[in-house]
Amino acid sequence: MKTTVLLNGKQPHICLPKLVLFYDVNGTYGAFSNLAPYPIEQDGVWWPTVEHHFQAQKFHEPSLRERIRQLPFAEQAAVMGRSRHFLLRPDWEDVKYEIMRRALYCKFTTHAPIRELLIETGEALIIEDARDDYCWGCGRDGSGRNMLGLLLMELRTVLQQRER
Ligand SMILES: Nc1nc(O)c(N)c(N[C@@H]2O[C@H](COP(=O)(O)O)[C@@H](O)[C@H]2O)n1
Repeated sequence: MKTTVLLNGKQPHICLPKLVLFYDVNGTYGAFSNLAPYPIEQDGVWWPTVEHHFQAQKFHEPSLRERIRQLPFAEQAAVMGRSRHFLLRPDWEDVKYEIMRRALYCKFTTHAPIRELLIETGEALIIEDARDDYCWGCGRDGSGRNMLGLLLMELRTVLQQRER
């Protein structure tokens, strides 16, 4: 049997947080993707995207990092960074979240329009809708850790407090 609960004869009003989903760089919030073309400067060097920088940091070998930095497309950087032809730095799992945090800070403090876009999401839940990524994204079934979304929301709080 279907039951409808009425409060004072009205439908109950439930406040749900706004949801901001992103994945495709051409979508409304595509700028939040690490593949979006917003260059960052890290340690005195410019990187075409956060993805280029993040993928290159998987390796200690400077020439390999530079090869990744020079790749024309972020997707190519991701393929190379994920390749197991190259030796992954042994501490990668320990350092990767801090590397991402720093890179995101740089991205959103360097580019004012996307900083405002992030701030204007207010208190929305931000989710990287990456079906194959259960670490940075929400995964196919929503059970992913959504670490990129969490770091973006953490950064948003910092930026919002700074603007007050
Ligand atoms: N656009 C896009 N496609 C995918 O297949 C993805 N997994 C992601 N997520 C991004 O991938 C980066 C991390 O990947 P690895 O840790 O090297 O597997 C990170 O930028 C995620 O946001 N995005």
